[in-house]
Amino acid sequence: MTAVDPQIQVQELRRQLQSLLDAAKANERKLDRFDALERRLVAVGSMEELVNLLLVECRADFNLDAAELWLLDPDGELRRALPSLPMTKAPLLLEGHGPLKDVFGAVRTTRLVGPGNHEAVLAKAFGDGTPVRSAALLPLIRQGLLIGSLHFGSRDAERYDAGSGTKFLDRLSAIAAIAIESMLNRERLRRAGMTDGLTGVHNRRYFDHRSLIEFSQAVRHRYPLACLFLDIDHFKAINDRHGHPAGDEVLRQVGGLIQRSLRTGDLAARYGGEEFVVLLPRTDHAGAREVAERIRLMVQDAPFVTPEGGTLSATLSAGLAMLPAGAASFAELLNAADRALYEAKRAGRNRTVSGDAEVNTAAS
Ligand SMILES: Nc1nc2c(ncn2[C@@H]2O[C@H](COP(=O)(O)OP(=O)(O)OP(=O)(O)O)[C@@H](O)[C@H]2O)c(=O)[nH]1
Repeated sequence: MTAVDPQIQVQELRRQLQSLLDAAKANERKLDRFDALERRLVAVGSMEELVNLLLVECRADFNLDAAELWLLDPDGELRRALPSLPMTKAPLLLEGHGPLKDVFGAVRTTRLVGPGNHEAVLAKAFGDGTPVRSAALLPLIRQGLLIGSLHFGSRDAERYDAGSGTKFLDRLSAIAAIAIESMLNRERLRRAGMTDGLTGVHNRRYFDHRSLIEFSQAVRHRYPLACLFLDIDHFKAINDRHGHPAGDEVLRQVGGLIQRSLRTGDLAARYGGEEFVVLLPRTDHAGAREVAERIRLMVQDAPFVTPEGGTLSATLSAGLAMLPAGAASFAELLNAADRALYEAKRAGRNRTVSGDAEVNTAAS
């Protein structure tokens, strides 16, 4: 047996110590990064900020080649909400659990996949032909339910190997799930606060807020702003004859018809009981009258379905006004549209009357 040179032994020990120190430092840096990310996750103020943090910043900070966020959206709630949010990279919205089952199977814990270790899942998590060679797939679970998943991928086949610990990632997925859920709740509240519960169009509160912005923009940029007041005719009689639930149904369907007749940028709101208000920025008198008539005729021709399955018909009257040149306040426009509506009612209903009283599109 040959004796090992003590100097070589010391060198070897030094090398081992240095590599332990390096590993400890790398772990500390990793911990700091995760720590900073967690702090930011719990402090985000909006859905777009949260998505950006998980998909764009994480990707850069953790030197990833791909990052994906999947969110379950069976009712289409997110599908309706997200397009209005400015996002660099959007999450993938899932109608059902199928894709999550493909990725996680029956397991509800972090999955590390790579060569020789369920590699086929990579194509499911990142799409066919992905350059990702190894990945961490994090299930997002709230109250025992899978609400989505977060996928971090690397071209480096050894970045996420099956033997690595997943403690940091487990913690991150738990915090990300809480942040996502609370952001969805906040978004729901925000939308509920500006939407009329019965008709789904904006409520009066939101209209009062938005109309002032539209008014000042139209004045500043000198473009036309049209206002329509739309009021269902003899609505009291509809309630009396068919019942309040049938009246509600007519309101709901009229709200839907109005909403579908408008362009992006137009604003519709339920102003009061059976009265709707519409603001049409950058629309001249002829254009606004066309919109009012289109809505009026759609309502006139619609068979309104009652909760009992019967049908009834309804009409509405429209008052139209254009923002007067040099108007000092938005109230001037509202009042003019309101007066025009009054005229439309007085003249026999089911018609559009323009505030300048020159245009009177009486129904035939
Ligand atoms: N079903 C239902 N009815 C409502 C709602 N809000 C207000 N109403 C009813 O709408 C009716 C409005 O009646 P009026 O203001 O007399 O107007 P009208 O019968 O439509 O007559 P004109 O506007 O003059 O054509 C009232 O009977 C209210 O009770 C609602 O959310 N649902």
